[in-house]
Amino acid sequence: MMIEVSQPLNSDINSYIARLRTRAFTCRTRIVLTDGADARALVAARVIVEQSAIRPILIGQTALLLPQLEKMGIAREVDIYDPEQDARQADLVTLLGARLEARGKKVQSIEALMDMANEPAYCGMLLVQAGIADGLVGGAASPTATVIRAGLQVVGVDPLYPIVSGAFALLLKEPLPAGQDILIFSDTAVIPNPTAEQLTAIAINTARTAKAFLEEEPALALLSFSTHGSAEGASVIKVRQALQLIREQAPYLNVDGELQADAALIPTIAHYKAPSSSVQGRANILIFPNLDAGNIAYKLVERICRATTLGVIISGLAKPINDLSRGCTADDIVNMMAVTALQVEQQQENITTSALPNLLETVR
Ligand SMILES: CC(C)(COP(=O)(O)OP(=O)(O)OC[C@H]1O[C@@H](n2cnc3c(N)ncnc32)[C@H](O)[C@@H]1OP(=O)(O)O)[C@@H](O)C(=O)NCCC(=O)NCCS
Ligand SMILES: CC(=O)OP(=O)(O)O
Repeated sequence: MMIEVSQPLNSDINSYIARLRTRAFTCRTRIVLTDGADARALVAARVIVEQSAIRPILIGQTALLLPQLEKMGIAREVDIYDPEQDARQADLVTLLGARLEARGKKVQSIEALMDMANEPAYCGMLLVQAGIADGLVGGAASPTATVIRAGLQVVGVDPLYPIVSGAFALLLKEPLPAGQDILIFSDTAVIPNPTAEQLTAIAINTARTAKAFLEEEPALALLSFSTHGSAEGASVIKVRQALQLIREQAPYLNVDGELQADAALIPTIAHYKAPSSSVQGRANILIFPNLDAGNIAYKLVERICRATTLGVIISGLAKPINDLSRGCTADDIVNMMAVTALQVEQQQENITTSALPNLLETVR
């Protein structure tokens, strides 16, 4: 695959990414890249070992990967996990069997189980579940569904936030009129047609997870083709129900809906269309009514506005697991390894201190 050249960034976004990387690059974590043989993963691994304390683990065939790492001069700093060769694979197969059994899943035969454990997404999740890796970045060369399905089966859901969804942060070249230059879009990756209850979970979880990369207080807009009753329809009713549930379950959040995108993002239009809106055209987290809207919208903004993306940032799994678009650049992989390293550090801090997550402080 051709490696895309990263977009030139504006200075605010440049310094934002520099802050994110500076903080993350001191984390002594082990991050597995499931598509280890992908050319972009190799470039990203080189940046990571040259600039950070993060240790990449590449899944792939040793015979293919080792010569390339040697040529790049980074063979000692990068671990290769070759499921067909590694002595630890037998334990991972046993672990997979136990995880599937615990979920009430039957596997036809030991051969089928071994094949499954050899698949890069499953193998990566097993490395994290077994404690051989601290976090995972998948999806550079495989569809999101493959990554999420393996995550659900092996790592499982976060017991406190058990609905899995995926967000992208869009780093804009030009700020919007109210100053937002980072917008979080969700769900862009997981739930095709969320119910009102799932939309509620997507909004609350995204606001929580966004603390890792949003340097201001979340202001959520539940998007629709209607603004405060200007139109009607089943999806509009769903969005209104979600708004009510979010206000009940997370009264601390600044959230409004249903809003059209212009009323969510542009103060003058909000003033005209939704004068009572608590968000007032200053939304920085956009919650989409379904996956079609969320996935199409993020890709349009990324490609037409030449925005840099951070994602897919997954909420709802029990461990720091994230995904990529297959259209990602090597730089995108580096950034997602940084986000994952911060999540690992945060999770470890939470375990030792039981403190509330506030990754906002860690990227400042
Ligand atoms: C995420 C996805 C892969 C799950 O598919 P699946 O494995 O077929 O899921 P199933 O519906 O069979 O559910 C499997 C299990 O996962 C659970 N699950 C599925 N989606 C979940 C979610 N979003 N959050 C939490 N649990 C979920 C189910 O409850 C089920 O649990 P159980 O085994 O205890 O009953 C599927 O929803 C999907 O393909 N989404 C679209 C992804 C995509 O193509 N994105 C494109 C753009 S990035
Ligand atoms: C998140 C997403 O859309 O991934 P991909 O581009 O790989 O389908």
